[in-house]
Amino acid sequence: MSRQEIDAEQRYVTRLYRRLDELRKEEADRLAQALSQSGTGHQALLERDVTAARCRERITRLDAAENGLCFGRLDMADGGRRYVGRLGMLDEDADREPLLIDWRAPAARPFYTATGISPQGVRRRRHIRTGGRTVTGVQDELLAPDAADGATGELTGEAALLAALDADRTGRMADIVETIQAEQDRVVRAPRAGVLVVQGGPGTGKTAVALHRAAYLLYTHRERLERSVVLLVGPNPLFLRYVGEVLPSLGETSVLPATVAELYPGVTADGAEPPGAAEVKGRAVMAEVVAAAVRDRQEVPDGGLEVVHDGGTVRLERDACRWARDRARATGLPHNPARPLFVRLVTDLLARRIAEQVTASVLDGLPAEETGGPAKEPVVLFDEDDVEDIRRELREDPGVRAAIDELWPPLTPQRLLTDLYASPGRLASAAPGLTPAERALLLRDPGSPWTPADVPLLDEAAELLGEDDRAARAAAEAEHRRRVALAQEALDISYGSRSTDADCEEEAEVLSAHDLLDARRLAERQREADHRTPAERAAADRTWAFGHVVVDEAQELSAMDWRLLMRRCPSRSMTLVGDIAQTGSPAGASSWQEVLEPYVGDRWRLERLEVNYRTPAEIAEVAAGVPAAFGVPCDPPRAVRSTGTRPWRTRVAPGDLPAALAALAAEEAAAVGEGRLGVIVPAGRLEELGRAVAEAVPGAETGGDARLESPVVVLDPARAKGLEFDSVLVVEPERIAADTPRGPNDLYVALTRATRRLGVVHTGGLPAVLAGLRPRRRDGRAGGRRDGRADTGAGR
Ligand SMILES: Nc1ncnc2c1ncn2[C@@H]1O[C@H](COP(=O)(O)OP(=O)(O)OP(=O)(O)O)[C@@H](O)[C@H]1O
Repeated sequence: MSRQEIDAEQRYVTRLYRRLDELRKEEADRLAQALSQSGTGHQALLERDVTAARCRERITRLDAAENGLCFGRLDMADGGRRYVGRLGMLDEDADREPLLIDWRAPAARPFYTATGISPQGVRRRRHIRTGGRTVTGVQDELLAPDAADGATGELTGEAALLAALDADRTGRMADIVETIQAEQDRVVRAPRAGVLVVQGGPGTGKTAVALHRAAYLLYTHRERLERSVVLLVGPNPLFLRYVGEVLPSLGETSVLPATVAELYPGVTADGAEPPGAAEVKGRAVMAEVVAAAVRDRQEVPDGGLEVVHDGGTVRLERDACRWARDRARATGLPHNPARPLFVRLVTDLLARRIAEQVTASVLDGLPAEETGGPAKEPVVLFDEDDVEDIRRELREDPGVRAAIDELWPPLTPQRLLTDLYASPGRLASAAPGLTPAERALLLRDPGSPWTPADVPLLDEAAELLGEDDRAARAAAEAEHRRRVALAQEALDISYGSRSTDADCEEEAEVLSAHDLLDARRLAERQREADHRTPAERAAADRTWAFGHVVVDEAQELSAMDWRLLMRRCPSRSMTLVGDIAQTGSPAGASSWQEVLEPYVGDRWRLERLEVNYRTPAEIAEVAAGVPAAFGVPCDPPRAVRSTGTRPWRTRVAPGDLPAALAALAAEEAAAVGEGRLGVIVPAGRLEELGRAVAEAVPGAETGGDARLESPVVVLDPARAKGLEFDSVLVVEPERIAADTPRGPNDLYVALTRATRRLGVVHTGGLPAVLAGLRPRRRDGRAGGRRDGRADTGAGR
């Protein structure tokens, strides 16, 4: 590209940055002005907060656009020209003509989808590379069908794409806004409504697409989604950290990233449990188990209810207790809100029973002619007021309250599950469909930490138990009355200190608070504003209805996880991305239809991604054999590039594994230079092998708390899900495949994490599909380029 072309682009890009700076300054001024507003009323404070929040959001978006502000240009066949970048900007000096088009705007779409065969009015597509604010290069594609050097292949902006794929990994996922491919763009811009499933093999860009779709939806439906928030669900905190910078780098903050385990506010579910227990807890039948556990707490004792009150014993027989329970259940209310009715009915029955007993005993002591008879009215010793007095006494009697609580106790979800897990009897009653061995997996001591698989059960219980919020409402009302009283006091003081000097007309003219406000309004104005962002409020609210839910690695979720997520998204506006062939969790999905059927029937759309951008052909070919060898249905994606570096294997003596692995890790870390190395080991050997590697490679880290920016990270397959590294060492593949019922999928995941180089280290046997790997040469080389960089253009 000629120097003049680059200079011309530099002039334009400089102008864009000038405009960006102006917009930033305008927004900063607007923010300063909003914050300096002197109004003190509730309304004024609210308006100030809203304006300030909007300004901050816009400043965040402007700041996020700093890197790679403009990355493309479309020259249209009609002579028009469009610059495409991270946000839209208008030219204030030229009739608000677009200076830069946001990548998400419809006018930018041909940048991603125009081809030689379908040029969409585009003559030339130009990729503009920048470093900071400096243009460092441009690449053109001509889109006329007959153009030599034209864009007739399936890739858009091929050179820019391959450069991005071949770059060193940093431990954090980057956005792909400059090189989104046509098949991905179709998913990114799909309509918001309904459930969209994106199925694609490893490395097809599902995560990238899901995140860019969230950014697209926030841009297109900003008003609605910024208020209601987009929920982004990932399989574990490590993964969420890995992808955590993508949306902020696109200027989007109204997103709540969370694992399902984090979606029950107030509970930290970081306990561990055997995979078998998690699998049982994830089954759909657990919804019935929780419901049965709640019903079991609404008891009708065989012998009825017996209470001691005021020195005497009162009994309610079984039928009376059942009648009260059935009446309370018939309200259709959840357990806790229905409880007051049950308590009232039982108290009432008890009060009447006492009245009857007292009457009977009094009558027993009277002569027969005074106790009524066929010709006389029955003797009535208690009128309704007397019965009400007894009811009140019963309510105030702690012994009676405790006895009624036994029959229908106030319950929190935590209490319900703790009691259930602690009692073989309760479990047998609530879960007759589970085998004794499965029930035994659920048994545990009270006080044990909550696990991720408990969270959907707690959520289920919360729905069925509900909250008796009378106390909370009463407290809120009392607080309001307290504020009004305080406000009244303030107004009285203001009134008391008013000017009483009849001669001082000027002062008498001045209006004081007491002239303008009554106490109720003043109290209202002083109410504390909620300064949390919508995402923060959503995080703290179990009943929040998200505007859109994106689920990554969706195949990992259990049936119970899905019930929780569907509750969080009543609109069913969802994007679910995953790969059935990568399901690792024993409770995870085997078919999308099975997962979605209970919620949307067959009203969901499927998109497939078929190009593998991550793993080069040499690695993809080896990995693709794994699902097939283990009978897992799979349609492996086509690798987009080839590096010429073939994966290798090496066998070491069992006792030498830690030391040998440490040495290999050190060599691989050196081979990838500034890139990253992932070492994926069987879960049971994580600590031991992680320690060995850390001793040999400075900065190496292990497990779920590892910093992904570290040069070397040692992980088990479950934690490696969704991540990628320049080079990967897979250790003991046979054991990984055998470790869990879905071990073969775990092995498939492990083998597909590398962008450049793959080595397999084993002590014993090797799955047959890996037996054909080239042995590692003594000099550490396995053929091909040492660094594993792509031979651009090959392998397609
Ligand atoms: N259009 C693109 N331009 C540049 N890089 C891309 C593009 N599409 C995908 N990639 C890169 O390919 C790699 C794989 O993408 P991603 O992690 O989204 O795949 P995935 O389908 O979620 O994989 P897996 O299922 O294995 O976790 C990432 O580094 C991503 O940035």
